[in-house]
Amino acid sequence: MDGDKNDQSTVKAAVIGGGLIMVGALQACYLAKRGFQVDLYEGRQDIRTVEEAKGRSINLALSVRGRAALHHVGLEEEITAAGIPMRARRIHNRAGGLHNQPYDKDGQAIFSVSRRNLNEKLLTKAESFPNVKLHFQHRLVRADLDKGELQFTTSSGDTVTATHDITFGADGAYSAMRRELMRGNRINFSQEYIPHGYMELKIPPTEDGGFAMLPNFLHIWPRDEFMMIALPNQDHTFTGTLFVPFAIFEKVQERGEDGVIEFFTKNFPDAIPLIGEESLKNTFMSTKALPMVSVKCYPYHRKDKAVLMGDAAHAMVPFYGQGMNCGFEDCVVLDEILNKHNNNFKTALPEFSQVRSPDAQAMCDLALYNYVEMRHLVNSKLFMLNKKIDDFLYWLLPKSYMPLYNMVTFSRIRYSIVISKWKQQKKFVRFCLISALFALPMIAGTGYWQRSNLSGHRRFNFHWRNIRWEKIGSKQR
Ligand SMILES: Cc1cc2nc3c(=O)[nH]c(=O)nc-3n(C[C@H](O)[C@H](O)[C@H](O)COP(=O)(O)OP(=O)(O)OC[C@H]3O[C@@H](n4cnc5c(N)ncnc54)[C@H](O)[C@@H]3O)c2cc1C
Ligand SMILES: Cc1cnn(-c2ccc(OCc3ccccc3)c(C(=O)O)c2)c1-c1ccc(Cl)c(F)c1
Repeated sequence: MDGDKNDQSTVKAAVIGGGLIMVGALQACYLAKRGFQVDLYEGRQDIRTVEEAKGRSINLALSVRGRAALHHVGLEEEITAAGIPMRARRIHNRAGGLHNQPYDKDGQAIFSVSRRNLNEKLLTKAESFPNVKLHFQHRLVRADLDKGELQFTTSSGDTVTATHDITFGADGAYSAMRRELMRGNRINFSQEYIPHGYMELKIPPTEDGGFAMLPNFLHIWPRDEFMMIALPNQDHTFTGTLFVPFAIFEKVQERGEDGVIEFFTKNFPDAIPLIGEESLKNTFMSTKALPMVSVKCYPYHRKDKAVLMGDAAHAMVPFYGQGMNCGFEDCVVLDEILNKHNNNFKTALPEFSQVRSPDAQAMCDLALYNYVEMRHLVNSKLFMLNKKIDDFLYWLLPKSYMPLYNMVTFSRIRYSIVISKWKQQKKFVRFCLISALFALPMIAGTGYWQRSNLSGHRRFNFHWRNIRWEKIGSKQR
């Protein structure tokens, strides 16, 4: 089907999934801007009408890639204004010490945004287009993609069928669209569950209603095989996310409330007063840790009839805070390709699969790499040393060295190029270190020889600059 520029208003597009998060809702906006007739089908209720959206993280880190996608539909300023900028990481060490490090020498920030607020704004934006229709509590159960026939079950248990020229599957990591796409097509698919689970813990405001910790930071508690992070919310709370192997979650829960306190006293002592002992025990004992899965598939499309986006195409573990940013960037990449192909899906969709999958898969791999890497930084000093080396090289060689995290988070360099640049940089750093190791003895030898001829001896002291820790027990966390 050639949706060429002239008759695009007759193109009927279906988007599956646009609730809990927003790749589908955002894609509906992109298609509406192209003039297509868009039907957005979401299995859940309209999040704008329900009190509390269950599951998934309450807030997320929005960075450059996601912001660029939102900018295209005029939502970047509104969303970032409602978010909280996190300009630095704040590392909490086991003894309660704290260490800050800015993310970017130019003060760029990642934004802690409310999942609900983001979703509400995107659904309202999509609804504002006259050529978009939202259908909630429509769960896709079957699809004949060659005919464009989609079958949904509704909240009343009825079956509804709809026919569309093209279907965009943004229905998440456990995608029904991907299942239907794989039926009778040669689609490569892999998924990997990691042994860790995650649990959210709320850090309430202080008694006077302020933030319990400094707000403009991404708070990180790196603890070898455990990790915890906390992102600020507009209501002066923080949403903490605890990452622990399921086996240990279960062991601690088996030990009951005392086991919870023992675990936190040993690993995250400063978090106990922040969360509150009672709330910590209640949440930990009443919450089931949730799984994290990495999903890859290829290709993402079926002829000119269907294409996957977001987690449906490439779910990743959340150790880089890029899943949503990557899904949002899918919308930008597909939009650019549709422009290039003048809305001709027959040629545009294969190019989207070909261009986007190496980048999305690179990000899936980086997120898994981070998951492993962060656990090997057995303590916070090592975590910070790693970052200080990165920052020093970035300061020394700004044109040729950019830390991996900055390339991922503060640039739109294709993820696959980020990996190749990172590998080149690592080789360069290794070369410099080895050269320095060889040169050092010669420099030292020469220096010693010179000094041995100097009147009097000045000791040449070389101090590793100790990582400065704020005084333990300082008021603000
Ligand atoms: C703990 C955690 C922390 C995270 N933190 C970050 C972060 O800081 N930054 C970041 O960028 N990303 C983060 N992510 C990743 C991010 O949540 C996902 O990448 C993002 O939600 C993917 O959006 P999506 O629209 O592709 O899929 P989803 O968010 O899964 O949305 C899919 C939608 O489709 C609907 N649906 C599913 N099946 C059907 C069906 N059969 N019919 C109709 N509708 C259906 C669902 O109800 C849902 O509304 C995090 C993830 C986790 C688990
Ligand atoms: C939600 C979100 C947004 N960004 N990041 C993030 C991720 C990784 C980072 O460094 C990894 C590294 C540090 C040191 C060496 C290698 C890698 C940093 C950083 O540099 O501050 C920030 C996260 C996040 C998500 C989950 C966990 Cl568990 C976590 F800790 C942070």
